[in-house]
Amino acid sequence: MALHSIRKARGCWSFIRALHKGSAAAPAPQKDSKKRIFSGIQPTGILHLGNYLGAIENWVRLQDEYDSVLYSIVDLHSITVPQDPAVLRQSILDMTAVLLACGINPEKSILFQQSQAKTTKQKHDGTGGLLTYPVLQAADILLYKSTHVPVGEDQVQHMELVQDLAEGFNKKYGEFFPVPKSILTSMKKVKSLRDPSAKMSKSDPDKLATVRITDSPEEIVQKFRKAVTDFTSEVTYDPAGRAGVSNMVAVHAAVTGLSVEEVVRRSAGMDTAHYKLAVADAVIEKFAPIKREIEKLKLDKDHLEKVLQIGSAKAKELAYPVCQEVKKLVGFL
Ligand SMILES: Nc1ncnc2c1ncn2[C@@H]1O[C@H](COP(=O)(O)OC(=O)[C@@H](N)Cc2c[nH]c3ccccc23)[C@@H](O)[C@H]1O
Repeated sequence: MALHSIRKARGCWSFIRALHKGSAAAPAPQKDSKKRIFSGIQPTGILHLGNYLGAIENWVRLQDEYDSVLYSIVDLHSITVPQDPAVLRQSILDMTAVLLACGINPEKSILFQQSQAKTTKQKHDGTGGLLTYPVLQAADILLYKSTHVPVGEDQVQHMELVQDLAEGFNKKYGEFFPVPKSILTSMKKVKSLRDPSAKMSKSDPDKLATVRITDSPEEIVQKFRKAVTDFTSEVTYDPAGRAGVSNMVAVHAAVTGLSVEEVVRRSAGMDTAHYKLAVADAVIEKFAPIKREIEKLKLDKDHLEKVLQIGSAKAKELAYPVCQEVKKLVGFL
């Protein structure tokens, strides 16, 4: 493996990053108190580069921009396929550790386990809905009268259903639910490293397609080295014509905090074989502190359980009055 070119690239990209970030502290953002952010992630499988760049990094940023923010580990959604109970239980705690290590801060957002924040009564009211994945997702979002939902592109169809359901309810019972909007980023669809026409996915049978947050540096280098590109050796950004290389450029820009143009400009003269190593190195560097934090957090199971308990209690408290108001509007109360 070209360790030495990795080191060289690491020095170069660290320098670029330092230049880009500057040293002055950013002013504290003004929070928007009328809006409510909600999003969710399944606990099964290991968080990958697509989840991280398409959603989680955005979740972390939004904690500072909004007053009311909820993030749910959607265990109810994960049982649409068979799950071993002991493995599922562990996956929920592992995902908690991963989200905290990525920067989700329980002081700024409510991090909770979906199944623990649904009240017993609600389960009876929603029997039909709970059986249908997109309807359950709509219930998640509307239960908190959420206004904005940060997600990747694959969730947009589900969001359209949520919007239809909110509008339908409002038409029948009067303006009640805000019609929630998706928040997408430029990384809304991180592509598979083996098939740049497909999204990177937890369940891809080709292990080289998906870069997981817990992969070793050697695994990350191997995956980028084997990434499907094309026969042109130059590094350019042309998502329609050169999907593979462009996906790497976009990932590179996202993990270094540079613009796509700047990444391309700085890669002039590098062929794609070497460029793959530079991107791998930037990803390794981005994930390294998160990986260390995950390992630390996983040792403290009590802390992880407590975070979820506190979060679930807070989420329940927000859901209860909405649920009561819906019942009144519908005529149950
Ligand atoms: N290759 C990719 N590129 C960019 N973004 C991606 C990529 N792969 C995944 N994502 C995003 O990661 C988040 C979590 O994915 P899940 O599959 O667990 O996400 C899911 O399975 C949801 N149905 C969970 C859910 C349940 N209830 C909700 C309410 C609001 C929002 C989300 C939910 C998502 O934002 C997803 O879009």
